[in-house]
Amino acid sequence: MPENGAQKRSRSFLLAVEDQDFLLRDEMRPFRFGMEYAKAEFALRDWGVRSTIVVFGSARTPSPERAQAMAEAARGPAEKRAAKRAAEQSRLYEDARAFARIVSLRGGALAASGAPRDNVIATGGGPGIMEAANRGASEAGAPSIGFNITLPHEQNPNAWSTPALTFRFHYFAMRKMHLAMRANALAVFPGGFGTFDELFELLTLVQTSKASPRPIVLYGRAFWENAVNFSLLVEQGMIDEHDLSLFEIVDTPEEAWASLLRRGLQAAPVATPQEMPGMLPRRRRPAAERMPPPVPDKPKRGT
Ligand SMILES: Nc1ncnc2c1ncn2[C@@H]1O[C@H](COP(=O)(O)O)[C@@H](O)[C@H]1O
Repeated sequence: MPENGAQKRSRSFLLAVEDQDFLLRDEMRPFRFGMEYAKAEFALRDWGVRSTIVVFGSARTPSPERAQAMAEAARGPAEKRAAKRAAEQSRLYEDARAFARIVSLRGGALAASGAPRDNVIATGGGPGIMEAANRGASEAGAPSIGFNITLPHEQNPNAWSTPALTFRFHYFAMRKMHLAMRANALAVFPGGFGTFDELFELLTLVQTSKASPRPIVLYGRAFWENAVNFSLLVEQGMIDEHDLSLFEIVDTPEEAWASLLRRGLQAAPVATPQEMPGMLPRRRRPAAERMPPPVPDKPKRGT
């Protein structure tokens, strides 16, 4: 039977995308960029994700299991010191996990079938604090998002984000846009360059009114008050006094949740278990299920 027009168009599109050299040409960058936007957008729509609460924080914060393993393996004084620090830092992992559980249970991620999901936990999909937050959401039976990034050193998304909502971006910029665009609120745990970059980008967007105001909590007073001298920025006229009210520093998961509500977060009513057909099994994904389908994310030429 001869092909109709639609079939011909579809076949020539398939030929184009099968041809890696064609897709990877520099001139095709805007289309690759756009496809990264669309891929995540469609999946989030299919899952009814209307809004998110984004958790940022260090990729290096160890889980309690990892800290325990380090303690057991520690021999010399240096290893013992590292194990002690890991045990202290793993408390932040546990706090991020507890916070994500609270958000998922009370925020609206467990919406009844067909209803939009609000305040769904979203992270960078990597290890450390990101893993803790995806894990907490999973333990609440809720979906959660991992906006992961492909990096030159091989790394996989963590095992706890919902597989269909785990994306591997090539473009940092597109990933950041997806992280920001549905965020009802932000919780920022202690971290390094990546965390600071994400926090200050969001603060800049809100400060300049390029993004609407939204509740932001910085988790861990001892860390944030030492890491950033916000008062100096005011004293030196680098920011206005009222810019300090763009965020609040908190010290417990419950305090973080209360701060978000006080600052205007709308939490959806809690569904009863019978109303939660969206509830997901609580389990760590086996390795074979962890990798999302490949996207054309490794252009050889340029970025
Ligand atoms: N390995 C990573 N996978 C995904 N996202 C990552 C990874 N490393 C950093 N990020 C992003 O940046 C912050 C954490 O950076 P730190 O320098 O460790 O603070 C995290 O929120 C991710 O979105």
